[in-house]
Amino acid sequence: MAPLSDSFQPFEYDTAIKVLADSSDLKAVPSKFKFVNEPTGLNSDSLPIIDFSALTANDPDQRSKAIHDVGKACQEWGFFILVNHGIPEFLMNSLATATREFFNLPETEKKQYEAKSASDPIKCGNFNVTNTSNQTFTLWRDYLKLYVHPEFHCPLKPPVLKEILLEYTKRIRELTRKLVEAVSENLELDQHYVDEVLKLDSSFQLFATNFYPPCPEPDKAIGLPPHTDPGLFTFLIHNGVAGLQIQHDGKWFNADSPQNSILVNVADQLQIFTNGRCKSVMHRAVVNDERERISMVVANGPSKEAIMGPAAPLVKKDGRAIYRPMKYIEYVEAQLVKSRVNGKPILEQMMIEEDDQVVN
Ligand SMILES: O=C(O)CCC(=O)C(=O)O
Ligand SMILES: [Fe+2]
Repeated sequence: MAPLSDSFQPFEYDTAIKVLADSSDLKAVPSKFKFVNEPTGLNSDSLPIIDFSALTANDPDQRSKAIHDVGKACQEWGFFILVNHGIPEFLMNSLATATREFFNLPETEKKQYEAKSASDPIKCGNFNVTNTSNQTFTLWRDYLKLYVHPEFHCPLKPPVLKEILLEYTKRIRELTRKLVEAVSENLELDQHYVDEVLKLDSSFQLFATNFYPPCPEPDKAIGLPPHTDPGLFTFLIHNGVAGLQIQHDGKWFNADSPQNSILVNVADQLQIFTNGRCKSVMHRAVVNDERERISMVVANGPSKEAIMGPAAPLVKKDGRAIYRPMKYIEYVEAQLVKSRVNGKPILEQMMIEEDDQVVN
């Protein structure tokens, strides 16, 4: 790891890591990427599985069981495997092919989207991180991040990407709405109240795709260090190569997905809104030495303008708010430049200690 210099920049478009991994038979991780970690995860057969079709079922018993299951998964794991979600498999496969085509474009084509600041609606490149001792390293991945709703931004190439993303992200917004309704119903929150606060019609949605080339020493580099996501729910699919791990009871678990399922995790604003009931799960992406991996991620937030604090009826029930409110877009952009690993996460910085309560 290199020491932190005054010119430290989280965003970078250097020799894209893909070129580096493609161009030679790389035997060791170059020093710039060095991050020593233990990438092994545990397997669990008790990861929650949610059957989406039961949530929309006409049978009230089936529906209320599904609502209860969603609530439980969000509170116990902050994570579940979504099946029978209704998104056609060919759409998910087309998205995987189109993102692969994007990463295969010539470097000059991709470099035009090099990120300059967190608020750029299209960002592409590599990401540098610092640890608490101010040493820096680069993540073992190339990424493309797009703001896709309420305004839609997308690179021009490959031309099919736009149409596929428009359709896929619209369907993900529909699923998000149903899941938010399920969580609200489970916590006995009034849907009108929830709609008014979250303004999901203009929900701020981010698409990210991550390309992780095979890595010669998977314990000396990391795709994405442990973090939580901004938003309400994050939806993740990948190209069939595992690598996502979630933290549960202090241990790392492999979050492998059955064919055609979607991995869903609770994100920070759902934890804040539910006054800590739902858990924004800590997760990371580890790399492997055999196969390239591509993940396609949609982070679904409330509206950019939503002031996100704990829901008033829950605060009343609990006697206090655990989090300070903050405008959603400000939270997202603070999170996007967050380039310190092992530092205090933003979510934690937003916590109100019990002694800090304002007494009226
Ligand atoms: O690629 C993965 O498995 C994790 C991606 C992720 O956590 C993210 O993009 O926020
Ligand atoms: Fe994430």
